[in-house]
Amino acid sequence: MLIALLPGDGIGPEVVEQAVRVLNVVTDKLTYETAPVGGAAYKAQGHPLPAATLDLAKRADAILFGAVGDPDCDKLERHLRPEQAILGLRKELALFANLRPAKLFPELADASALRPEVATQIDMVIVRELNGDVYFGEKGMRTTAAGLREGYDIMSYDEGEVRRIARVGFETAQARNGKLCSVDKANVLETSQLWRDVVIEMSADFPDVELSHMYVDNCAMQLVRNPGQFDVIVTGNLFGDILSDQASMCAGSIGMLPSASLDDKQKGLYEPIHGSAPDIAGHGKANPLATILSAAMMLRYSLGLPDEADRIEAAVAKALAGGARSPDLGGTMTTAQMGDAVLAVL
Ligand SMILES: NC(=O)C1=CN([C@@H]2O[C@H](COP(=O)(O)OP(=O)(O)OC[C@H]3O[C@@H](n4cnc5c(N)ncnc54)[C@H](O)[C@@H]3O)[C@@H](O)[C@H]2O)C=CC1
Ligand SMILES: CC(C)CC(=O)C(=O)O
Ligand SMILES: [Mg+2]
Repeated sequence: MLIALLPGDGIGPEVVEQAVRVLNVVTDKLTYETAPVGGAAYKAQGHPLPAATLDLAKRADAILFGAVGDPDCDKLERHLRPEQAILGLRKELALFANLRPAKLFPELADASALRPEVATQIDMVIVRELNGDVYFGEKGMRTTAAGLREGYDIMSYDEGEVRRIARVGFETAQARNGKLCSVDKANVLETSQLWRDVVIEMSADFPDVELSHMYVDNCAMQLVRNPGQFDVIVTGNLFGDILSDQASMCAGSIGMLPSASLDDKQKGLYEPIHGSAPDIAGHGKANPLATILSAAMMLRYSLGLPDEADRIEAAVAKALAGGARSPDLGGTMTTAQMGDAVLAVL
């Protein structure tokens, strides 16, 4: 099976390298092709998502992605910025369902931003819509009648887009504890009012799922106050982006949260939820566990290798139990040493 390796920028290549080491221990069924993406691709080839990179992503059975983002590129025109590459991949491959599991490994209760007795309750999946919302709506700069510069990004969802992500939310809840919380801002936004109406309509098809609704501002607060109340959250692109970064810190570190971005079949792009972390890039300080856990999700969701996925997740837990700690977890181990710790268990 062919894996497209898209390491990207900053810490992306550092963490992807460790994930590949781990994959190679648990299976010999994978072959890899690497392609540039993001700022690295812009610098080498003049575009953040070159045609050959997109072609590889389309041809591959699954994609393992690091991160994109490069301060050198911040002033480029929007379509040339590194972040356009990940948005482009998500759209071109119709990866509309982003699963972001947030689970505290019990050994990390001390690393959580929450009190240990609260932190240990965290075990949820955030199902984030990934093809719509403000990231993909009409956007631009214009001048107001008063001569002021005005930026705008249109937020919109049609009911088909809501329905297909809500279905993933309901089915994810069915496969877990049967509890789904839909997060929106229906008290203010038309988009959210439609979102809520459609989710309620769909709930008739899922009588075994206990559905609740929450405004996103309250959800941000509840994630810190009482995260144990959540099992599956389904939400839009922007809210899911923000809430998952917050959930990661409740679960110990942003360096711990993996993700799967899926289409309606088996195709998937797998990446840590974090970015390219330019502040620590090149210093061996990045925690590779989010990417290693993303590789495990890839084995499970796209490649039909669930036992190998289990082995990786168990090895991460055991490495943590054995004291493996990168700086974000309060330790001193380097990126490669964290990879070594997982390999040693395997
Ligand atoms: N999917 C992607 O490729 C994403 C790309 N980005 C891009 O990444 C660049 C940096 O963005 P930021 O807002 O700084 O977010 P970030 O997630 O890269 O970093 C935020 C903070 O978390 C730390 N951090 C992140 N990952 C870590 C890891 N594995 N181990 C230890 N510490 C870690 C960083 O050092 C930084 O202090 C920007 O260009 C942004 O657009 C941001 C999020 C997602
Ligand atoms: C870099 C952005 C396009 C998205 C982001 O922050 C994310 O997907 O987590
Ligand atoms: Mg994000």
